Amino acid sequence: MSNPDADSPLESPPNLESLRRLMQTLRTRANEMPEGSYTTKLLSGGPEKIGGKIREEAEEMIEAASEEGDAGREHFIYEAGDLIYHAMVLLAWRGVDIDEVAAELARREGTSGLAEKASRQPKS
Ligand SMILES: N=c1c2ncn([C@@H]3O[C@H](COP(=O)(O)OP(=O)(O)OP(=O)(O)O)[C@@H](O)[C@H]3O)c2ncn1[C@@H]1O[C@H](COP(=O)(O)O)[C@@H](O)[C@H]1O
Repeated sequence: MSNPDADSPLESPPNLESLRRLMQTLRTRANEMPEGSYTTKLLSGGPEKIGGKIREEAEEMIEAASEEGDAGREHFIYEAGDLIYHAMVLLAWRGVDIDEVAAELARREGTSGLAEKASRQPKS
C-alpha cells in the first residue's frame, strides 16, 4: 500500500523543541519520582511496565496508519505521540537523553540501511 503523505514537503519544525522540554520533564520525574504523576507510575514499573505500554501503543499506531482521510491522519499522529512519549519514558528510566538518540541518528545519516546491513554480514 502506498503512503499518501510520503512526498509531503518538510517544513521547518517549530514544535521539535517540545521534545527537548518533554525529555527534561521526564528526566526530572525520574530523579524526583513525584506522586500524582503518570510518568512516575510508569517509571516505578520499570522496563516491563513501560515496555508493555510501548508494545500496546506501537500496535495502536500501526493500526491507525491505515485509517484514511483527515481524521485518520489526525488519529495516526495522536497514536504516534503516545508511542513517542512512552519510548521517551523508557529513555528517562535508562538515564538516556533524546539528544543522544538524535546523535546516533546523525551518525547514521547518509548510510543506507541496506549498505549497513551488508557491512554486518560475515564475509565467506
Ligand atoms: N506526553 C505525555 C503523554 N502522552 C500520553 N500520555 C498518557 O499516556 C496514557 C496512554 O495510555 P492509554 O491510552 O492506554 O490510557 P490508559 O488506559 O489510561 O493507560 P493505562 O492506565 O493502561 O497505563 C494516558 O494516560 C495519557 O494521558 C502522556 N502523559 C504525559 N505526557 C507528558 O508528560 C508530562 C508529565 O506527565 P506526568 O508525569 O503524568 O505529570 C506531561 O506534562 C506531558 O507533557
